[in-house]
Amino acid sequence: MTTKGARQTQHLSVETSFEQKDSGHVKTKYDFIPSIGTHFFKYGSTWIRVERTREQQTLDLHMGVPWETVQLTAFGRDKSLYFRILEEARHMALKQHEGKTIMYTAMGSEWRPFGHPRKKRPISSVILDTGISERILNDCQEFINNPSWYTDRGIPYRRGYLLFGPPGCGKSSYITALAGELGFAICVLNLSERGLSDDRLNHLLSLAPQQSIVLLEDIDAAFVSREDSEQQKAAYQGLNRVTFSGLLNCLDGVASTEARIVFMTTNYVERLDPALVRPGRVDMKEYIGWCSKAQIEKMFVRFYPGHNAEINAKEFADKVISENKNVSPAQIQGYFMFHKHSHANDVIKDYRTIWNL
Ligand SMILES: Nc1ncnc2c1ncn2[C@@H]1O[C@H](COP(=O)(O)OP(=O)(O)OP(=O)(O)O)[C@@H](O)[C@H]1O
Repeated sequence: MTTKGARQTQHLSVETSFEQKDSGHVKTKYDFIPSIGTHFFKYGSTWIRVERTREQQTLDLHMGVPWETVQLTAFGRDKSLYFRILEEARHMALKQHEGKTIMYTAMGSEWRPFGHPRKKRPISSVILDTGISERILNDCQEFINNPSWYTDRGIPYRRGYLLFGPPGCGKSSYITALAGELGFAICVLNLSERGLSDDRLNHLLSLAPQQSIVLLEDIDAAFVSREDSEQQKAAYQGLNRVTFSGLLNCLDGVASTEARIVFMTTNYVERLDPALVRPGRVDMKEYIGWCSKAQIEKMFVRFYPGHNAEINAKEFADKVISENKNVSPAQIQGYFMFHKHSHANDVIKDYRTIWNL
């Protein structure tokens, strides 16, 4: 079996199979990823030769690493052996990501994992106003669990969501937590990125990894608006940028047999063109706004659980709301972090300083 032109990320899975030594399934002399050259290991009762070679002339332009070939050779006619090795490797690789959320970012025309997979954020830790979290989660689950409803009716199997509202109210945090809850990865795409053309966007959207949420953040910031000056427009001339019509087409074109979920976020919903948010492109819109009394209470109880938590939370929330000033969950969180070791009574007493932090 040869994995030709396999890049670092792809043959990781083959390499992980060597580590099975410890589990007793695969007996191999390797404790680590085999170095360049020829090696042997025993898989069940079969000896396998591994040849790992590195191309001298070609580099993966995105990662800057040389392309490599890993060739496994064994005596006999049993080809299923190789499939078993790959399948085991796949399982092990997936296991490594259990309980974690993988973030992808666009590199060239491909999606690449960005940083290490993150520990899933519990969805209950993002406190939205009553019912919003459940509504979005139920809608996503309904969508994921009913592909035939779409195919039977000839409707593209995709769903678009728009979360809008002021900064620091939990849009990004909620989407990350939701991905964790659904067992999906997140593909983050910045539409304002220079060099992102309509073609590249189209390519990326249609090739997003299976079981992932595509996240287009600050969707309003991506386009030079009609009111912008000629000078500003000129500054962008000649640069590859996503056009508005290009984005509309890409969103329409994102059809796949896999559930395709696109989330968009904005602080300025009023700046969005109605064409972008029409049903089919955006199927569900939710306002994620300033803290309500119920949200403040829940956040308080989360941070200061224990005796009298609910009574204290109510008192605190009443005071904050009575000020009649907007407050975001990020501000409340910042205030609670400042009072990490304070007694609940002091947290309640000092509440006015929330707006000074
Ligand atoms: N509803 C919430 N519940 C719990 N924590 C929250 C909530 N909203 C915000 N936070 C906290 O505030 C910080 C910022 O939140 P987040 O980035 O999700 O806000 P956002 O609405 O996406 O902001 P922006 O519009 O600026 O991107 C995070 O650390 C998050 O934990």
